[in-house]
Amino acid sequence: MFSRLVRPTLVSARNFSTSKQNNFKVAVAGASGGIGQPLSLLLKVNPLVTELSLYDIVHTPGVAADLSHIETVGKVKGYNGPENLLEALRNADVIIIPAGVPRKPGMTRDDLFNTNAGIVRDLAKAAAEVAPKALIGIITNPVNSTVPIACEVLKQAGKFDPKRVFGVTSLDIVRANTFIAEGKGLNPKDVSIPVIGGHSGVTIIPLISRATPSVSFPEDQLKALTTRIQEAGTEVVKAKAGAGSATLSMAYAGARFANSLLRGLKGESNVIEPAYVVSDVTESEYFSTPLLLGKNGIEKNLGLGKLSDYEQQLLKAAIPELKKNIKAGVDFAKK
Ligand SMILES: NC(=O)c1ccc[n+]([C@@H]2O[C@H](COP(=O)([O-])OP(=O)(O)OC[C@H]3O[C@@H](n4cnc5c(N)ncnc54)[C@H](O)[C@@H]3O)[C@@H](O)[C@H]2O)c1
Ligand SMILES: O=C(O)C[C@H](O)C(=O)O
Repeated sequence: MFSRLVRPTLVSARNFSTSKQNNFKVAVAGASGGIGQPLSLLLKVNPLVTELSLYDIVHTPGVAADLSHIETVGKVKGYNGPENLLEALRNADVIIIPAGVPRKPGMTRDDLFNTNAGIVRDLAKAAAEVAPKALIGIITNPVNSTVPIACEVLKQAGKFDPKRVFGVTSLDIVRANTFIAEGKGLNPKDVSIPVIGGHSGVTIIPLISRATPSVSFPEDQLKALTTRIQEAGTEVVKAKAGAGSATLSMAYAGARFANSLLRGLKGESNVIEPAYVVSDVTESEYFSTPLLLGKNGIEKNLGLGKLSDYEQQLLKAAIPELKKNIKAGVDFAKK
């Protein structure tokens, strides 16, 4: 699975040293859940992960014991319950957060806010205390609001670095690549579609005009594909019929994202991954665009690029929704 994830490499300096770091502590918060378990499995088989710290409020001893038998270098430790949270996150290089409740049919991602906002706030507080340099990837929905919550909490603790906090939107790209490849009879591994904006409904903006390889569709098909990418999460929620939302494809996307962060930390060049971050490329204070990753997280925001007229319309529709979602997160954190 890592063939898509591993791209050309070149070493650059970290702390004025040319040595490459190949050993990283990765913590997963929410490790016993539907995403957490398969994500932890994929991280256990990533050779860059030498310490895998599994935190949850339930079942981590079992998940950790199980994963620890896999014949890869990463040492697995399980931490159960809030009294063990600080130890779980201590000095982590990367923290991935899939903790929180998923949707059931009929719910929007915003309906998860009341439960998940407090979970992300508490995890961000702990990260600020014991892993202030960690790169933090937030999967927990509603991502458009949970990322601003984490950023505000880190600001309050005096530990905020906008280059180190990410909302994980990789699944939107994974889906866009898959659906466009299916539509054109291509191998998905050869297809790359930028998806920008946020992670819910109209805030998800696929840039099919910038597909690699270049593709074109009649207007009705282009609109149908765009809607399918925007509503793909709901497609899974409906199919799971009350048993949750995307877990396996999200674990794949989360592992792809974490691997990109680690490759950047390691000093590889040209590591590009999109994520929802503090941004000044639009009127929205947070926005997902492709990012160049490096030893300190975001090295460069690669921005919007050129949009078609249709994509400009999608952007216009996304901004008010993003602003509303961001305000809800900021207000919650400031309460
Ligand atoms: N960003 C994305 O693209 C994306 C994709 C899919 C799902 N999600 C979101 O990811 C989240 C998790 O989904 P899931 O299917 O794994 O849910 P799940 O219910 O299967 O697992 C969630 C896990 O979080 C744990 N948890 C709850 N409170 C916690 C706390 N305070 N600290 C640590 N762990 C805690 C639970 O015990 C559980 O093990 C949901 O909010 C879902 O909407 C996001
Ligand atoms: O749709 C959901 O609620 C989960 C996730 O955000 C997804 O896109 O699959």
